[in-house]
Amino acid sequence: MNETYRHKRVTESDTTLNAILDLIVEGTWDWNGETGHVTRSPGWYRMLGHEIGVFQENVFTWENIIHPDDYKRVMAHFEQYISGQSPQYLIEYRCKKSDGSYLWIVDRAKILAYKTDGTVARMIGAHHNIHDKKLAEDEVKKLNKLLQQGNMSLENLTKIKAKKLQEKNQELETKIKEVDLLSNIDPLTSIANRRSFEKELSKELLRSRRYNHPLSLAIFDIDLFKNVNDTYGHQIGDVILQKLCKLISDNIRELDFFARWGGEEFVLIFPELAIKKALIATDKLRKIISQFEIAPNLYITCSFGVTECTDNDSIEDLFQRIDNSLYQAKSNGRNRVESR
Ligand SMILES: Nc1nc2c(ncn2[C@@H]2O[C@H](COP(=O)(O)OP(=O)(O)OP(=O)(O)O)[C@@H](O)[C@H]2O)c(=O)[nH]1
Repeated sequence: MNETYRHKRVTESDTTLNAILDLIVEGTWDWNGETGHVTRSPGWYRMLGHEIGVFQENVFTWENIIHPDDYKRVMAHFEQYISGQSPQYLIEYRCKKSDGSYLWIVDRAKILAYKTDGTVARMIGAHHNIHDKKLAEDEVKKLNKLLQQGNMSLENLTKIKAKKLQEKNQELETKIKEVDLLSNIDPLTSIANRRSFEKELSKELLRSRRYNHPLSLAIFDIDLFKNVNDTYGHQIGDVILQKLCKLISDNIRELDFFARWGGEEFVLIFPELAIKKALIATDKLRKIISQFEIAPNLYITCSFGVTECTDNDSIEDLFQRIDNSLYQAKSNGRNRVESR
């Protein structure tokens, strides 16, 4: 071991040791287990803000300055060390300063000699000021806690927001479906509108061509509806349109597609029907309408134009043919079905 000093006389050693103890900031203590005397270095007094040598030189001085909340823990550790249960004496606690505040210190000590009965004869220790480090640690702990809480609440917030967003998305989806539905439905009669009919016709045309299945199309128009409006009023006219739509809807097949073309004109798609059967279907409808008492003592008739789609037909071709047929039905006396 390197030796810093090699004093020849004890007095020289004492001088060196005392000078060092006087210079170092932290305090040392030296407990004589035989007499109960405790020697404390000037640094010990300075560290706690006291005048040097102001206290009695016994263990009670030390016990009196330990923070009440730390006292039990310190005593237990001290007992464990001097009884041999703990291999070292090393503990952090608070000591009271001259101004009444407490200073965090770390206390390290070593037994230097035992009495013949095995109890401690001499023990030397040092109190080291760790106040700033301890405060910084506490601050970090506090910050970590806040950070954790912050993270947790951020996580919760994110969950709540995600749930709300999901709900909003669902609402939006429902609204989109509603709007989509409304945009395909005629508001007065609640049957499909022209837009929806055009989509359906394109789809059915493709299907009939792909599978080489027949497809027919019809248009019909209320005969002399102007007279009805003029006689009974527009509101009754509206009710008649609604009742007519219900009557038609109740008397066509599920596969058939029924829509309002506009005004008092309606269109029908008959998938799987060639012209012959389409004529039978439309004539059946014509009869049903003419026999139906649509308002008290009021009967109406309709004229129909029918055509069967061919492979080369454009939508315009089809409409030209059914329009012509309808015109024909009107000019041939109304309440008729004509075809081309
Ligand atoms: N109440 C009501 N009437 C409508 C509606 N749409 C169209 N009309 C009426 O339907 C009538 C159509 O008259 P016209 O085009 O002269 O035909 P029409 O009187 O039915 O005679 P023909 O078609 O030649 O048999 C007009 O009076 C329109 O006001 C509607 O939504 N409600």
